[in-house]
Amino acid sequence: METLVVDHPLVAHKLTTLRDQETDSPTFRRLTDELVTLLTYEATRDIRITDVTVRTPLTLTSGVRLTRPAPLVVPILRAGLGMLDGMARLLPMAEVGFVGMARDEHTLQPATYADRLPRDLSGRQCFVLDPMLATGGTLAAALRMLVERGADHVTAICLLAAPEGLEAVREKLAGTLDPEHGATLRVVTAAVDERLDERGFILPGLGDAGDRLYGSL
Ligand SMILES: O=P(O)(O)OC[C@H]1O[C@H](OP(=O)(O)OP(=O)(O)O)[C@H](O)[C@@H]1O
Ligand SMILES: O=c1cc[nH]c(=O)[nH]1
Ligand SMILES: [Mg+2]
Repeated sequence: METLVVDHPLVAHKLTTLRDQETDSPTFRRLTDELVTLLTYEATRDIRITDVTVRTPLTLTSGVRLTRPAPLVVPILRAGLGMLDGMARLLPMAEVGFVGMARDEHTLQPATYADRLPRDLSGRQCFVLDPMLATGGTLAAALRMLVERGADHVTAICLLAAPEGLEAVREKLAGTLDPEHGATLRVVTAAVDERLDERGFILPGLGDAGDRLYGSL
């Protein structure tokens, strides 16, 4: 599983403000939206395209269009919803499937409470949106749901990832990562942070992304 850290001063600038505990919720939402658009630009570098011919006002020329079926974007509720508009801005033709998962704060295990995904994902490029890849339990469970339905090319876009979580996702999905027979899985993120704390939070991190976007429940 490849990890791409998007190294760009605008990404670093926006991420720094997201980390700041003084950043209020409206600003946090706006910056998340902007950051996701920048990450999407990199995450879609190998999006499938088809050659086409187009008629300009002067002549015929060759170009490309996104291949059908359209990509599927999957925000993981709740916090992933804060990333949807920033991605849809660049991929307005994408279809959207939803997965709801909440991590138990004691066991750190994810529980799935919503599944609104197409039954058959064969031949479909998928993009999973979740701001935080902490222990990796949530992302691994979501990736497994997609791969079990036939997805063979999945890119996860995260604002932050922990090294332990990246390793855990790699281990949990080891059987599906064989490039000859399995799915291609990638993580695109603005930063890989230092480590997890004893409560499974990313350090230095930005706190609880869902709470900062939508308020504590
Ligand atoms: O890598 P993990 O250890 O599984 O943790 C990451 C998950 O935790 C957060 O969601 P949370 O469970 O807080 O739900 P929320 O989005 O509703 O706040 C975050 O948005 C990820 O989905
Ligand atoms: O640091 C973390 C870990 C899990 N979920 C979050 O929102 N933040
Ligand atoms: Mg949360």
